[in-house]
Amino acid sequence: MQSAIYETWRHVFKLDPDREISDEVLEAVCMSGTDAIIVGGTTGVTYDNTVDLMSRIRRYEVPCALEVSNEESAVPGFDYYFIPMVLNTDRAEWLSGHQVEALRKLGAFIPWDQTAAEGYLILNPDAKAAKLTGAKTDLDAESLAAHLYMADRLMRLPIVYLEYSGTYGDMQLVKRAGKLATGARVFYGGGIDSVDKARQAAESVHTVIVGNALYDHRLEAALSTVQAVKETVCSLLDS
Ligand SMILES: CC(C)=CCC/C(C)=C/CC/C(C)=C/CC/C(C)=C/CC/C(C)=C/CC/C(C)=C/CC/C(C)=C/COP(=O)(O)OP(=O)(O)O
Ligand SMILES: O=P(O)(O)OC[C@@H](O)CO
Ligand SMILES: [Mg+2]
Repeated sequence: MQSAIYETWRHVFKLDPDREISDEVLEAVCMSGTDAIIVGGTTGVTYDNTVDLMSRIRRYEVPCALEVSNEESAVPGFDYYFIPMVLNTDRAEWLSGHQVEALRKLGAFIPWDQTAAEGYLILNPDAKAAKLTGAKTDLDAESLAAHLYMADRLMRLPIVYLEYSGTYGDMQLVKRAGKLATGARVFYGGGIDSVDKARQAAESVHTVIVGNALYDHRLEAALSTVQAVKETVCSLLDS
């Protein structure tokens, strides 16, 4: 079976269609040496702002994926599509309800060999995504392990996303969780704005995702994470 393109990604920048980014900053991001750009956000993502951002990124050669957060913004033309499913919520609509609704309309048109589910574990209570979905963010090590077993072993999801969006996570917890994945790629995102934080995360997960630091005057620091991640050996890759 052919492997999916995201399986080689170590570093990714996430760009939010609902936030402004200048041409200069976009160029720096796309030419940074990152492995890919993911386009995604929790709120305010529309067809128009997604097409606009995609076409601007398309001036560059960097692979570009869409993380679909609502069915209106499912725009054709990306290299890859990620469908989030929130695993640590009791609100079933965020695990499968909205996704099934979207599939009723779009299922027949989806490029399935370019599409993968992401099992989201949202761990920062202040993240927009946590508030929207009612995520139970206060998971201790045992509960997080149980969610990992469910995502990786029972559901056999291709990706588990440890999401701390807006804050740097508990790296001990992340490391322990990452080690439990046997088939899933482990993505980590949240609060990475320095070489040290990037290195620590890169040791523990397959793919490190950097978002907010690009927007709030930490551009140089955000760009420095690319090399930091790529130079770091991931403890999961030899297992
Ligand atoms: C040809 C063609 C039409 C191509 C496209 C086909 C395609 C792939 C269609 C997809 C169809 C489909 C199944 C869509 C599902 C849509 C849907 C409603 C999914 C639910 C997603 C979900 C669980 C959303 C909840 C929020 C969440 C987990 C978002 C993920 C992104 C995220 C966390 C971003 C960070 O958010 P941000 O806004 O930056 O937040 P901070 O301010 O806290 O940083
Ligand atoms: O924005 P930050 O905190 O870098 O998090 C990145 C990403 O995980 C957001 O979905
Ligand atoms: Mg964000």
